[in-house]
Amino acid sequence: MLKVQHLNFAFGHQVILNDLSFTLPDGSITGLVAPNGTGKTTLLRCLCGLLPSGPQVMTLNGIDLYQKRKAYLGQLFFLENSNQLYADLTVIDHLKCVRKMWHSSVDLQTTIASLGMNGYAKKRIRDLSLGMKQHALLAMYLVADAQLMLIDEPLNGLDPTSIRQFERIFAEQKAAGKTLLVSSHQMDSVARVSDDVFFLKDQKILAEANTGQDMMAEYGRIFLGEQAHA
Ligand SMILES: Nc1ncnc2c1ncn2[C@@H]1O[C@H](COP(=O)(O)OP(=O)(O)OP(=O)(O)O)[C@@H](O)[C@H]1O
Repeated sequence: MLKVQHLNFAFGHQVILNDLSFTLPDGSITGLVAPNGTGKTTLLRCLCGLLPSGPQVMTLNGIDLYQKRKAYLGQLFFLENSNQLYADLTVIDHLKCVRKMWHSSVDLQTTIASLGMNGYAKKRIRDLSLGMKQHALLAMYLVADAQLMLIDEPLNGLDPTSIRQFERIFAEQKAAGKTLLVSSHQMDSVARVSDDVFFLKDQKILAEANTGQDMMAEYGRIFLGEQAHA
């Protein structure tokens, strides 16, 4: 379980996150939704210590980020986007590296097959399309096998078949007890996979349980000031 208490973050005078407190239980998927430039990526960076938050703000399974940084970070995986992959290395090079660093026993070939990546697992990243790189990135999450998966806009550039494939994999990870925080602009997909949705607005989180409501209408109501239809 990730527990966050009184998280604040600002870039200089620009406050991005104001006194956020929340928990993410094991075996759950939380959607993270907000317009461009609101602070979704900033929040994800804070949760893994890439941006400073201060002591006694975040614990992962009872381990404090600031007191036991290595033990905290060993329980999560976050790679912001496919631009951070090494262009000259192959997909399988990346997977081998993650498997070693996260002390994982996940089988690489099974992961590659589950994502339909057999045809390009030995290709260099520079020779892949955006969607293929997104698959490689998700494969790294699966190989890391970490408790907490912080995933930033994983559906960008994906075709509808791949979106369904990713959603199925998210559901499998949840069923295996993993904790997923997934930012996305695809409200239909957020509605399909999330248990709860965090709408980030005015530096705060508005948390909503997903009870089958129209998430696009919720987005319109929260961010665009649209009235709900009867
Ligand atoms: N390194 C930085 N220095 C200063 N300001 C930054 C920095 N990184 C981001 N910001 C600002 O923080 C705000 C939030 O950015 P962030 O990338 O977290 O938004 P986001 O919600 O992930 O957006 P998007 O949906 O476009 O990816 C923006 O106003 C951005 O300009």
